[in-house]
Amino acid sequence: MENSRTSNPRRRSWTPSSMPRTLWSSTESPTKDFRSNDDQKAVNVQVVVRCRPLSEDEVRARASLMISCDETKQQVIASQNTGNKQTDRVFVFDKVFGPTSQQKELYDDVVAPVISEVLEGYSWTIFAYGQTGTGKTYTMEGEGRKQKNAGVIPRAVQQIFDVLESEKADYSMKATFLELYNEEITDLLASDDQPKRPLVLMEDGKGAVFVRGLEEEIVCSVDEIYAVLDKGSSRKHTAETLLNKQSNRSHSIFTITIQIKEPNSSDGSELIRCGKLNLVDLAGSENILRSGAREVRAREAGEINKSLLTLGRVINALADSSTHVPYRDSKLTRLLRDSLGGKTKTCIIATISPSILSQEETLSTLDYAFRAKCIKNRPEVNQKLMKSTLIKDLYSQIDSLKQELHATRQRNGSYAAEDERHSADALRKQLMEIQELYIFQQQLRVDLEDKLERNERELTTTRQSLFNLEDQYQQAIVMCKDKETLIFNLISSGKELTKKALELRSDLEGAASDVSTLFAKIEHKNCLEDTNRQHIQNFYSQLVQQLRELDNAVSASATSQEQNWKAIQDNTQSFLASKSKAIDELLKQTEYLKDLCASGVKNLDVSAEELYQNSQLALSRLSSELSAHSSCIVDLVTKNSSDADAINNDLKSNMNNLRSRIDALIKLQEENHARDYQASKNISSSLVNFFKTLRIYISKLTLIEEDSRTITNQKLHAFTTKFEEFSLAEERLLLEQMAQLLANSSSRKKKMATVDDVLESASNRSDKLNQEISDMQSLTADGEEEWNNFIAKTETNYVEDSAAVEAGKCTLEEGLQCCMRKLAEVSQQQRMNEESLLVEINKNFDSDDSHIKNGTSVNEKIHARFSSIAASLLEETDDATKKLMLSAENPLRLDHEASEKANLLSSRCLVCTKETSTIHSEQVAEISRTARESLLDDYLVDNASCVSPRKRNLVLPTREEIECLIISTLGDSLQPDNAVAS
Ligand SMILES: Nc1ncnc2c1ncn2[C@@H]1O[C@H](COP(=O)(O)OP(=O)(O)OP(=O)(O)O)[C@@H](O)[C@H]1O
Repeated sequence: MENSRTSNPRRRSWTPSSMPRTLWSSTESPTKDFRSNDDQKAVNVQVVVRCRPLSEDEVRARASLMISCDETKQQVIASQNTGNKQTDRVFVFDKVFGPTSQQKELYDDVVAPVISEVLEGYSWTIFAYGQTGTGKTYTMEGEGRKQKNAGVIPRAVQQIFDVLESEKADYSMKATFLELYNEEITDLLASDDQPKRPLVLMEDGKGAVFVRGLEEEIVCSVDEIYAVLDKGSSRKHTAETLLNKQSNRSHSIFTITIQIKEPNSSDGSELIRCGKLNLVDLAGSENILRSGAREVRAREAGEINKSLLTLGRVINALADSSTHVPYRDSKLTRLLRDSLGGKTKTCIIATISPSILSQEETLSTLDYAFRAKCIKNRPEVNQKLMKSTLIKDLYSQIDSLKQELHATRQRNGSYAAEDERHSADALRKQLMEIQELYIFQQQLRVDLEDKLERNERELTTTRQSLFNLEDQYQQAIVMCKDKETLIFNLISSGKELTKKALELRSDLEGAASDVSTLFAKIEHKNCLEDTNRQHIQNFYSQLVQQLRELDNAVSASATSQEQNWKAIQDNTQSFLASKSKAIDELLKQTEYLKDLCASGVKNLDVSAEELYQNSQLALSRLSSELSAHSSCIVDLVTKNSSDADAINNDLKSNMNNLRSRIDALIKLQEENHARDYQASKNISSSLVNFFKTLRIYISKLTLIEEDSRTITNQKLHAFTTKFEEFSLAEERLLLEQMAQLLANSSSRKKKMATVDDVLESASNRSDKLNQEISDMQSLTADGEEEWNNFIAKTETNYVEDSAAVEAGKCTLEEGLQCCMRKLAEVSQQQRMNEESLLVEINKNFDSDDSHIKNGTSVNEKIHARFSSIAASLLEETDDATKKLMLSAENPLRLDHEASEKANLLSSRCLVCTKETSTIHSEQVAEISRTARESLLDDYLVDNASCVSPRKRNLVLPTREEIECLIISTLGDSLQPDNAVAS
């Protein structure tokens, strides 16, 4: 078979432009409508059940049976175990095929009659429905073509060709094969050189669904159709699951369209009869857990279950005669729309497993199949076409194709590359199709709006007339009820009368029989007295008279009764006639209204569907826009959050930096403080030492002073005593030694030198003391200098620390300002983003305002949060800086105070020392001076008082001599060092 589209003249793409719509339309054809009244009758969907034998796996698992099939009663009995109870559910179908049934049986019983109807011009759909692995494909396709296991499709194809050939019919046949996989329609017969793309499902505005671009393969023989089947089947999506080794993962529809030329009609026109057969092999519903489907398989199973669920809902809605049938919820139900409640006849083959393992699925299948029995289709014989019309259609199509080709060639130049031309052709075609579709949609919309308006108007008037009719109907009902009571009363009185008359008659009859018995007795005896005879005759005549009267009364009452009856009958008949007339009228009006309503509802349905489609489109557009907006918002929010994160991170890192700097600063401060503390401690200890030394010196000096005073006192006392003794002795010796004194003046001069030595040693001691004091002064000066150095160092440290703190503060402030700047930038950016987003969103979708407001409020909240964090950070940093400053200032202040105190102390010490030393030296000098002077004065006084009486004989010693004497007498006792040593 040739694959190329151009090289195969028999193949044709089924697009709206090329589709012979007249083939399916009931209004467009110029030919007469061949529908008979019978055709318009509703027929139920035919439902047959086929139960397969237990599979090898089920046998291996020793699964028990839960299904038994009664083929004669067409029943399927499903046994259910609920708790310990076994309940049987019985389902009755059009046909039932048990596990032992053969392919041929099913075909002959179910499909063969269908094929006959297809060849008569009907459209039929046969579809297999059931759980996965229950034999749908086995039933539809079978195993092998010409063997006993061949399924419905090959047998049907064979039968069609057999019939056509046996009838020597003039026919043409086309086949399409499509697959619905994951809600996408693909052409299983598409040429290999064409890209595999999903096809679009469309409606032609009259409710008919068609697949745009689905290729029709023209077939002329059984082998060709088998080749087409093989090609399509090999492309179907199948996979192995736990429940089926070759499980269909898609729904497939194989369609055969047959056009048969009818024998020439009386007017000589050639008519074409058209039959159509859709053979549907549905993918099986499956329990994902049981089939073990994973990933792709699970998604497939999900899609399969979804579309089958919609099919189930459509079946339910149709079975319940619901006004809304959810055909549009899946492509499968849209494709099968005409077969479920439409004009196509339908046969459902429900396949089940007998095993208890599939109990739930089997019961569900049986329930659906049972409900599907209630679906009613209104099949119509497809319109017959005039051959001339068909040929005209084809010619016009060829012409338009030629024109297209010519136009394309002219536009592209005949030398354009073949590929380019092809793609340009395809593009142009698509464009034209889209344009056509657009115009068609526009037209449809306008039409629909018109229709809707008209329908609304009609509906209002219909409603009004319906109300009137309802009123009339109510009145008629009331009248009917009145008349019914009247009739009932009449009938009951008539019945009463008849009853009484009958009783009377029976009494009379009894009496007559008595009389006749009497007569018989009289005659029989024949010997009764003559007197009595007369009497009896009288009695008899009386009786006869009475009887006659009674008869008359009865006949009168019967006549009156008859008259009554007649009157009643007349009344009833006239009433019934009027009533039936009124009812007829009502029925007619109701029928008319019903039709009106049905057409109105249909139109409304169509409009609603269109509106639904439009709204779906709008909804999808809106939802896509919404999703775009929401993704945009999500992006923004993500961006914002990432910005916020970045800022957070920045802040955190800045904080960390600040913290580490503060830590370093604190460490530095601590070190400085430790250092200062150590220095202060050192200085304090040296000061303490210094003061200790001072105190020792002072105590030493005090001791020296006391000692020297005591010694001086003792010596003075000793001197006084000695001097008195000496004076007395000298008074005695003075005279004797006067001469010797004079003679020894030179030696006394020497003794005067010793006094000088004493003075010299005293001055030496005082020098030493001065030296000590100067040492102490220098020590104090050193201490002062050291203290000043310490203060200077501390001040430098303080300045350095302040500078470091200042630098830290500056860095902190810089970091914070940087953060603030970043924050401001981010918020600015954010605000810009928000504004741009706001503009965009306002432009596109007003309802997103709330989202944006939310976003803005969130951003503002974030911004406010950031600002508060920044403010608190600033505050914290300020606090920390202040604390640092305070903690830095405190030790310095303390140090300063300590140094001031130390200074004060040292200065006081110095003053004290100076004072002490001055006092000491002055005291010493004073003591020595006083001692010397008093000694001298005493001496001089004594000398004067002693000497005066003998002044002429004595040579008085000079002042210098006396001083020398004193010093020599006092000796070394005036030496401070000696005093200390002692
Ligand atoms: N009536 C039957 N008699 C004998 N074997 C059968 C019968 N029905 C089904 N089988 C066997 O059961 C197995 C599964 O059948 P089939 O592939 O037709 O199931 P299915 O319903 O099409 O499954 P899926 O929905 O997964 O495609 C096949 O091996 C087939 O040969």
